[in-house]
Amino acid sequence: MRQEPDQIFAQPLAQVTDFVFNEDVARVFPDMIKRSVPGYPTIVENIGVLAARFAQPDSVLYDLGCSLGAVTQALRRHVRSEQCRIIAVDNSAAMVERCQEYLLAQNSMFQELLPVEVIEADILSLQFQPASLFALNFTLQFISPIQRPELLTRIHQSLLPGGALILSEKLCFQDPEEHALLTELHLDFKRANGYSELEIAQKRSAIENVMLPDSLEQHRERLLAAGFTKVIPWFQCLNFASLIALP
Ligand SMILES: C[S@@+](CC[C@H](N)C(=O)[O-])C[C@H]1O[C@@H](n2cnc3c(N)ncnc32)[C@H](O)[C@@H]1O
Ligand SMILES: O=C(O)C(=O)C[C@]1(C(=O)O)C=C[C@@H](O)C=C1
Repeated sequence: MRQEPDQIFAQPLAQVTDFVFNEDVARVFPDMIKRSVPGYPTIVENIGVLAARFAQPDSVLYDLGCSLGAVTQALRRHVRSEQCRIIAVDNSAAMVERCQEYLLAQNSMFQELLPVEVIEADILSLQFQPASLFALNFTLQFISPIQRPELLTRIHQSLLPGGALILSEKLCFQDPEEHALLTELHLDFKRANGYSELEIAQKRSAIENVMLPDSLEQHRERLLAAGFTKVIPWFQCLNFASLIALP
């Protein structure tokens, strides 16, 4: 697959419209997410490692909001349980099409990989099968806040005993000083990865209405209200974190 650098916000735009996961974004997504999310490669690889502990033989593993299937590929590298299969879901046609191409490329390089079904669907209206693992890797933040509790409740109801939800998100912080510092340090991370002030500012305008982060406390409370019994943060880099939620 040809990987292109993210230059989506590099030129001044007459009007910055809301961010969408369209063909232009799908084309540059590996570069965009690596340069925007501190710790992204570590999170993705270790979701595979964590999943290997929770995956159960003869069960489904869900990658919800799979984009190009980075998590799905990590699951296939690490999960060794017999008869598992992965269902990767995204509602962006451009992402799903490219995800399938990436997985075909992975198929051609390795043997005995877990089978994957890639579905173009809205995770808010998809019926879940009983599953030993759900991954929401930077997806929940794009779901409207009022719809988040019901989605998490449905995920909890579909989780097999001994399974887990792995939830990665950008965070906001209740303490204003902590929030300001980690936000500034995230901008420094973007600058260090070659994004200009214009790119940073235009991207911020594009995502501010469509990506609404919660605090760690909000995540914990909502997950417990959805029926999860334990919420265990396993990774944080600046204002990005990943949690394990146990049923
Ligand atoms: C930041 S990306 C996720 C990155 C990906 N999980 C990874 O690890 O590389 C968010 C993805 O969620 C998808 N998405 C957002 N809302 C969705 C919904 N309601 N149903 C399905 N997919 C959704 C978007 O199309 C996008 O591809
Ligand atoms: O917070 C930001 O500035 C981001 O760019 C974050 C983020 C994300 O967390 O998903 C937003 C959109 C892109 O998918 C890549 C990264």
